[in-house]
Amino acid sequence: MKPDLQAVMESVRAQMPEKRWQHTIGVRDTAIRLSLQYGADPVQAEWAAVLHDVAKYWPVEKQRQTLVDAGEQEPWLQYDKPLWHAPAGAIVAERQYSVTDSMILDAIRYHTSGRPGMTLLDKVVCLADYMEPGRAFPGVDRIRELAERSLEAALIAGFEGTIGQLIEQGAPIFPMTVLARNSLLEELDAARQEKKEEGHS
Ligand SMILES: Nc1ncnc2c1ncn2[C@@H]1O[C@H](COP(=O)(O)OP(=O)(O)O)[C@@H](O)[C@H]1O
Repeated sequence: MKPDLQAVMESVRAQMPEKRWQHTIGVRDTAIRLSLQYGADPVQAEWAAVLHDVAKYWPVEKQRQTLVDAGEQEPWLQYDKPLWHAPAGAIVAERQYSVTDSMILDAIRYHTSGRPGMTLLDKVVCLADYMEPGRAFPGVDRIRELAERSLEAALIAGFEGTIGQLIEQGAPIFPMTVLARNSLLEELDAARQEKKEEGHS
């Protein structure tokens, strides 16, 4: 049966404090706006945004068990706990909320870490999570400014902020975020090169 968004929203809201639900609404609105700006599907963006933090306030042991039971291949569990809710959210979106669209499931799965070769939908959801109106960390205004003209440049700034913070804390870095940044740098470079060649032709 096709899942009903209103029912899913009520269920997700019941699993988190009101403040995190307001963050979720901010991510949804921002993801829809970025989708319209950059040509992603706003319906997919809305679904991914509504579900992206569904597992965030689950007990850590439930998050861990969800990943173990699903036979996760990626080594999330070797890294810090704040990363686990993202793949756990994708698993519950599929199993409990009957989301079958792999684009939506991947956007949920990689919304915190990013990944190399991010899809347009991955980028929109991940960036919306960084810059929704409720976010107030140092550097967020620069990310919002960059997002006016480049999803990739804005995400690079977001990942660099996260990586810098982890380095300052002496915390391990889940390497997928580093690979995500490298991959976005390559994309920007290729786009610049293409523009240059167009200019010459
Ligand atoms: N590559 C990474 N390696 C380790 N921890 C990371 C990495 N990327 C993000 N994190 C952790 O995840 C946290 C992100 O949490 P937060 O933004 O609150 O979650 P959400 O993305 O669900 O809103 C960061 O503060 C950091 O502690």
